[in-house]
Amino acid sequence: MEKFQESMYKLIVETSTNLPKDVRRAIAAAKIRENAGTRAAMSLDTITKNIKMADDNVSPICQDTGLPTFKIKVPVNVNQIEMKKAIKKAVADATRDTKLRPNSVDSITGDNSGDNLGEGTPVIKFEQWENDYIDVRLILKGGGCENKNIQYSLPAELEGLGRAGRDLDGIRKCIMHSVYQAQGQGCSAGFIGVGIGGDRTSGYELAKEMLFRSADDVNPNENLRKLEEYVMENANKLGIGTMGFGGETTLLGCKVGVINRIPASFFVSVAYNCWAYRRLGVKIDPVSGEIQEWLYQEGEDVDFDKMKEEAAAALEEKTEVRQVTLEAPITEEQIRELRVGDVVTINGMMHTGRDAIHKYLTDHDAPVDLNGQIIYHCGPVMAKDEEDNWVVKAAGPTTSIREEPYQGDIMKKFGIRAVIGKGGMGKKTLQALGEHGGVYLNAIGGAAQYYAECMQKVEGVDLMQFGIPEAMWHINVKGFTAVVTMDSHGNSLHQDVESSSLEKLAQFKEPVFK
Ligand SMILES: O=C(O)C[C@H](O)C(=O)O
Ligand code: SF4
Repeated sequence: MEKFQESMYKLIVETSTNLPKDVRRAIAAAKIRENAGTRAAMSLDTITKNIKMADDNVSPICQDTGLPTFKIKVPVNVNQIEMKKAIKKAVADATRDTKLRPNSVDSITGDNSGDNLGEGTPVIKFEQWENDYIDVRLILKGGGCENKNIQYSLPAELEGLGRAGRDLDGIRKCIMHSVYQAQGQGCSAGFIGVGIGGDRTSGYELAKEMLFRSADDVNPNENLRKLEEYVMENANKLGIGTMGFGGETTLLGCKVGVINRIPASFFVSVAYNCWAYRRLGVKIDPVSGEIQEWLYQEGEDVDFDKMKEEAAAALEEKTEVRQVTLEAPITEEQIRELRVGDVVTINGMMHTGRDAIHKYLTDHDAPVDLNGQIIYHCGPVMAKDEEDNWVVKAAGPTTSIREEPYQGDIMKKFGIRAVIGKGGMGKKTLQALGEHGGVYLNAIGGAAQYYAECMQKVEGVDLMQFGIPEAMWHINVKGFTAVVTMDSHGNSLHQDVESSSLEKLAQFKEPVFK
């Protein structure tokens, strides 16, 4: 097993930087369904460009490389303790080499371990089997989509759908609801794994297990096959679309599994995964530890470059969006001119700030003058170059709604004019944008390479005690593009999509599976 650690390192790098073929095909199919020139089509264009860049740069597709989770099947005589040690070493090495973001945080103190190792991280699960090779699967599932997992206990009363009973039709309603409640916040279009039955733990385990199925397999269980097909056809009628911008594709895959339950419990557990569906697998030789075969790589590859040219040509024909360029410091007048739907290009300075910073700023001064400035909800992957300067390796937006309790107050307190993030924010922020003269810009979640390329220089960093993802980075950008989805006139695209999708959800109230 001399080569096992090296094999695990390769698996981690490949999983973080190279999206598997089955996932690429699902994204390509979604792209074909969207009409050129729409926000959904433009977002998918950025997504596919980003996938290609990550591959070329051997850098993370998304800056949130998640909670690395390994599922391993081993022949009986293999030493699992040694394997665990090798995996942990490979994880630390991949973190040092910026293929993984340091993501392991002490839950009480907030301290980042810096190498992705810590109590409970990474997750490594073994199972014995009677085959003569080792099967290792890895998933890097980020926090934004993990937060959109949901577990139902049947019978239940569901928004838009009414009663969901303890039967196949009740399960159908739960799955439809799970897609609705995620909106664009888990970086839709997404994939869902569903676990029917079990207890609260084994139900979620099964849901996550389903995410290891190939995106284009067919369920051998007839009832579940029908259910999967039904969900794929109908969830896309909810109109949530890529990043919740509205559009034809909301769901890229649905895989359902079932296990027994005890009489009193009936759980339906749903694991939501963003489009940046980073999961791979390898077959390993149990003597040398070398990779024998890569999994999820069968079938045709997708030429995103060719698709991009076609999309660009179609876009030239119909550019109806208003384009505005902004550079901080921004005035209130400039903000009041912006409307939902405008595409904003940013040059100059922006400052990152996510959970720790927002909490900190409520009762501390800002380390730099934020008047007229732009805050970017982002936890980047950073590296030092040979001259000891920081460089941005991956820097897509994080889910903004987590800052909802703080955002409006902080904008007013410091005079911040624009915040960039993803998934939108709520009523409190919308009201503050109106009162203060502020705007919310939605960037494309997961497009970490695409945005990192706009980041020309890291001018400085403050509050490093919160760790790399949570620190406040001061970055000079060029050509950073995002869409106005909440403006200072009370308009919110997120609110609109949420209410229209709820209306559409109600169309699925009547029983389908009797
Ligand atoms: O932590 C991040 O950078 C992003 C997170 O995965 C999210 O989707 O909000
Ligand atoms: S930012 Fe989006 S794409 Fe990245 S891990 Fe979070 S949910 Fe996934």
